[in-house]
Amino acid sequence: MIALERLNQQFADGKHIAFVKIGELILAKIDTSVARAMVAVQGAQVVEWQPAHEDLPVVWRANDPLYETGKSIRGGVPICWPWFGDHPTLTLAHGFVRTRDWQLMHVHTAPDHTVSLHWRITDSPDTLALWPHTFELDAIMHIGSDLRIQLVTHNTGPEPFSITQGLHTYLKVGDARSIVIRGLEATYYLDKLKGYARDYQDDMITIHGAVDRIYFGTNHAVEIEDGELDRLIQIDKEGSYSTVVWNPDDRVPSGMRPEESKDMVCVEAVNAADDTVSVAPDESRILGTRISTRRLT
Ligand SMILES: O=P(O)(O)OC[C@H]1O[C@H](O)[C@H](O)[C@@H](O)[C@@H]1O
Repeated sequence: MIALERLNQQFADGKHIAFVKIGELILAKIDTSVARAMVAVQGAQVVEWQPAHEDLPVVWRANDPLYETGKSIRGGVPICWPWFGDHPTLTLAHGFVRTRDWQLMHVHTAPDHTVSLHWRITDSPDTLALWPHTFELDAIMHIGSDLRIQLVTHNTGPEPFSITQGLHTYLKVGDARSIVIRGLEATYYLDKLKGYARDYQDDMITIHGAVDRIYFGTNHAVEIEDGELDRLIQIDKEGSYSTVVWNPDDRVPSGMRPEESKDMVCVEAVNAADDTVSVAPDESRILGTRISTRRLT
């Protein structure tokens, strides 16, 4: 309880920002005239985001997720770092920062009511045992009528290091099988479901079963056209030359029921596979995403 009281004393404003405990985890609860959101201290993970101009959430999360210490919450925007996907030897997918507590450095409310949260995690004996580099990793998120997240990697050590990483954005759609994903056509991808076979995407993406792909040469915006909810979700990216599209269909991972894959899709700003990022000593590198929506009609 001490951590919860301390966060409330330091950052809650009695109106729009409060800290609550759900299950084993502490979350920041943001409720302003422009958006509602929940962000877990563990992983600095946005778990919910709904701008005021939308009737339904834009960020998807499982209906009844587990809020457990050391386990990533199913949904939201898990931060995958310093590797994206499986590790060659450790059974620790998507790195180690999504299951560790981050420190909240600063909270700011702008005149337009956008709330900015600045989170930080640094190396510890525990992380050095998994990945032998010192670092400072900042997540800066702006929660308003759009959602912007920047992940800033700073190399505090004497040697360069390489990372892969991802802002693993789960998005809510009316029906995954009726959406159209634009912006990734005419690119090559690796198909994880076919042993990472390389293939070419000639047209817009539609979903007819499980999809798990990494698209390369894609640093531009991607759009999800969702006729059922009459909305378009735009995903802008910064510092990301690869994009993951994932819908597990009935091959759902832990924390998700098969029927729950029907109204979600992940379109993720990542640096994955060959799209690695080298960070020289004292250098900083940014991975960013911006999620915004508008009506289709
Ligand atoms: O179950 P998780 O470790 O959270 O990973 C969930 C999913 O993340 C990404 O989208 C990967 O491309 C998928 O292969 C993976 O299944």
